[in-house]
Amino acid sequence: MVQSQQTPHIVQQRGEVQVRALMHRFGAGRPVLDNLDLTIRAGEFVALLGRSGSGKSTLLRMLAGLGQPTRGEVHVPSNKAVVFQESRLLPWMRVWQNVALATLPEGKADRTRAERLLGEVGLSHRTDAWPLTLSGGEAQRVALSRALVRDPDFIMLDEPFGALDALTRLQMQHLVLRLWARHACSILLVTHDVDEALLLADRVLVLQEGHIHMDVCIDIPRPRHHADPDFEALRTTLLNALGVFVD
Ligand SMILES: Nc1ncnc2c1ncn2[C@@H]1O[C@H](COP(=O)(O)OP(=O)(O)OP(=O)(O)O)[C@@H](O)[C@H]1O
Repeated sequence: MVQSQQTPHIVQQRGEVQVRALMHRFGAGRPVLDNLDLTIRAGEFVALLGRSGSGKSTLLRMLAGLGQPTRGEVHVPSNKAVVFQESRLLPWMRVWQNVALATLPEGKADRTRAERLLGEVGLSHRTDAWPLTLSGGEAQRVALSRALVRDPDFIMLDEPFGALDALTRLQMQHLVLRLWARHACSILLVTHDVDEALLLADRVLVLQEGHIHMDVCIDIPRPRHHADPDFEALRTTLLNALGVFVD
């Protein structure tokens, strides 16, 4: 989908994300994003790190079509979905209805499909529940089902596990990897957690001063382990890039 002006020279593959010379400023202030280039290949899992206020959510909003860049080109698959830190479920609808609601643009709400997706995230027993009766982890699993229900080519995850306890977070990270392998979509994960980025992603980006300051390919085979020396070395590199100096 083209969200900006003329873009004659970019040929976009299905599932691919391309950002060229993106600039965005709020009001008259300094640009939050400045001359930012980014490509996410089809099926790639990319994690985006950056200090607080570096513009991660702003970039994600531009990719999600929730904001218009001041300047530049943003090309994202039209079939895309976002999962935020909070599940944003509609409390007056049952769990399956929240998921099925996302199928509506294609016609009637598809209960069978919603229930299949809920099964994939281990919530077959909660399909009739009300959102307010769910735990935080369950609510995020519903949000993941809802994101997947239209079989998106590209999913954006904005700190999706930030509000969860450490154990649930770990379970959710494994779940996301399983879903990614099964659905073969591109993923952009915004996170503050260097280890999470290293556990999950094919590539880790560091956003700084408005552009991609570091772009690291993580070629450690999965499943990955924190104690792996390559993992530790990359953690140090990324923490240093984020201004957290480690010996
Ligand atoms: N609607 C807005 N109006 C004005 N300034 C904004 C707006 N949204 C974000 N900003 C500013 O843009 C900068 C980047 O914000 P953004 O939320 O994208 O950062 P972030 O990297 O996601 O931060 P965090 O990790 O703390 O969530 C911040 O200085 C923020 O104050």
